[in-house]
Amino acid sequence: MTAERLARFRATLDRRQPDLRVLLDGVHKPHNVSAILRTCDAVGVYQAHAVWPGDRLAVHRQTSAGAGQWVRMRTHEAVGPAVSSLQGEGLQVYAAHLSERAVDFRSVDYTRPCAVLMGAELWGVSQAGAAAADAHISIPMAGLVASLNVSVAAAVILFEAQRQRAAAGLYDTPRLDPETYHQTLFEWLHPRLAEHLRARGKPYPALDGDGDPVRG
Ligand SMILES: C[S@@+](CC[C@H](N)C(=O)[O-])C[C@H]1O[C@@H](n2cnc3c(N)ncnc32)[C@H](O)[C@@H]1O
Repeated sequence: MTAERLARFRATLDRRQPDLRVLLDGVHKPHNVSAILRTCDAVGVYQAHAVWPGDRLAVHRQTSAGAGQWVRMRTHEAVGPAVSSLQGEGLQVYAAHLSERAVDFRSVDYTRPCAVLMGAELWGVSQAGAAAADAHISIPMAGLVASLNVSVAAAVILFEAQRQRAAAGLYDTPRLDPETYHQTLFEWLHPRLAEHLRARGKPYPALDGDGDPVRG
């Protein structure tokens, strides 16, 4: 284990934002999902969500530069229950949706616990997603093309969230609870051992100062 690798993992986890999420409403192209996860990693999103019934969501390795590994992804069968579950955790859900009720994306407060709902490439945010969201936000468009690529729109919005959160000091102290922090650090440092222990229902041991598991 190199000290540098451990320090980088710790510095990353120190800035993860458990209450800034992304919810993908039927976004299905692997290169878009991957590009969004890469932005999530850069902004410090700890967990992303995707409405994706059935199979595992495909992530495009080259576009994500491995970000799929560092951002937790939870899939949901339908958008309604996904939005309700986020709201149940106390998050505001902002749908990136060019509707009549949409407000400028810079006018909402991303320092509150919140999730940004992104719509599918062809048909946008679903009716159920739009109805369930707490607010609609839009990025002003002054050209001839009606909308941005979904991964570009996600990046624009998430970096506004990052700007507001940095100004509010939300990156200055670790925000993950200690158990989640330890579990994630353990999985990043020792992915195979973590998988082995999970499969046997065993807890992860403590880590020593070098990031090595403490033998019990
Ligand atoms: C290519 S757009 C979908 C366009 C689709 N034809 C529609 O009517 O919504 C894919 C997603 O990117 C996001 N998006 C793209 N441009 C946006 C903008 N200017 N403001 C807010 N969200 C945008 C939205 O979440 C949208 O559902």
